[in-house]
Amino acid sequence: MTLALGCIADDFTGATDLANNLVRAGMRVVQTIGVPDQPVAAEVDAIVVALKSRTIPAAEAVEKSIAALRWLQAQGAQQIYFKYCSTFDSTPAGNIGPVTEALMDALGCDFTIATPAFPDNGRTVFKGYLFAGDALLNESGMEKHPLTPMTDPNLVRVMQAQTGRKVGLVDYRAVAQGADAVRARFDELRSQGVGVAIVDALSNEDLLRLGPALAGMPLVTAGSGVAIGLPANFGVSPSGAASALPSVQGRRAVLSGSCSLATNRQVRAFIESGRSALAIDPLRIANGEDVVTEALAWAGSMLIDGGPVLIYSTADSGAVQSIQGQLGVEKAGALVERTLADIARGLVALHGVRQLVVAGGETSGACVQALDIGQLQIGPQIDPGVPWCHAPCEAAGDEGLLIALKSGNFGTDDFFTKSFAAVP
Ligand SMILES: Nc1ncnc2c1ncn2[C@@H]1O[C@H](COP(=O)(O)OP(=O)(O)OP(=O)(O)O)[C@@H](O)[C@H]1O
Ligand SMILES: O=C(O)[C@@H](O)C(=O)CO
Repeated sequence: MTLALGCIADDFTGATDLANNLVRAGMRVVQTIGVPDQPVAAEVDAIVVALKSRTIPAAEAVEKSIAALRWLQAQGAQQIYFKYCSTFDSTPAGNIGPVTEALMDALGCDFTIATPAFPDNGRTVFKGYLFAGDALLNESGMEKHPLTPMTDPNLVRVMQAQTGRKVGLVDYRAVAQGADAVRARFDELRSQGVGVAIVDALSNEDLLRLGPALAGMPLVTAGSGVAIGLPANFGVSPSGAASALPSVQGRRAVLSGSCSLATNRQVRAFIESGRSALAIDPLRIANGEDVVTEALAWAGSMLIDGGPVLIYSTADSGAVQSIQGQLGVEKAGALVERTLADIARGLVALHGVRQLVVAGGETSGACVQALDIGQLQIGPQIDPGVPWCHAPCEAAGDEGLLIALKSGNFGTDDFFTKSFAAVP
């Protein structure tokens, strides 16, 4: 197998987001859950190793990322892509800086880029400043993120606080002039001792112009946007065939543990459409009540018509803060994740669910692990950043499972119904 791209993603939904952009640009892609202990059997152009390393201690994130790198190198990867969030989720302790630096050291590489730009989802970088939609990052709500509050929109400063390498900027003027101008700017920055260049990008056209300048660079670090410009470097062009998935028939369900604004709107829209939905109360879980058995009994009766049904812990920020105040942030998160993960397993193993949407990065991680899914084949996009995937899954029997992992802030308001209309 000739593996063009070996990718390391710092969370599970972010990994499918990256894989989705590569598939749309024509690559055949497999996403693995963690570092596999054997080679991927399928003939693919890219492998995305999904880690849960965004908010763990930096030393652990480095260790896991290096393990992923070594495995990808053993598969023959020609270029390494470190994928992080399009809102650059990190703290001065990491993990974007420390992981980037460790990968550079391990690859013997003295220069790389960093850009979270993802214009399809409103993330743009201008003069090194990151915007989410019309707002600067630090005015977008991300400044209140419980784990990685982003209070500075200037990515040169943010990255410089996380790395010993000198950080510089390739600004929009160089990007607008095309790959030769970008390469010239890379050379200029290198001669000034810069090791990491933040790159501006305002549109997909910018990312497509940037792509050729990255050919041969051992390490690229970015959100998922930069991926649209890389497949052409390997002679790959867009084709519907890359996103073909096996068809799987069965019942349909949505599990939502994300409390983002977008997911709150999506839950409301699903309920308002008159479909069946069940709310999970974290305090009842904490009181030791058997919420999993109750939810599965409810789903058993509601799924008679095939679904989709929705089971959710999604709540607005006031309600979440109140729960967290009573249980503690970590305990509340862990209890809810475990409960939704056990429900995911029951829905598939007991109730014949074969088309499953999961909302939230941490929630997706817990559900995928409970379903003992080791790898995902990436299919067609539902909304930017969210594709349908096919997973071999023992609990689902021979045909496996169709699953979509939705990042908290992605998707239109009707995502939970429109996903099933878009099943491949
Ligand atoms: N009602 C609730 N009260 C307190 N915590 C909750 C509640 N519902 C969910 N949680 C927890 O909140 C966290 C949500 O994180 P998750 O990563 O799943 O969603 P997200 O942050 O919106 O998604 P993403 O990381 O993709 O942006 C999980 O740990 C989940 O268990
Ligand atoms: O880049 C993004 O915004 C997403 O893929 C993600 O990583 C959300 O957690």
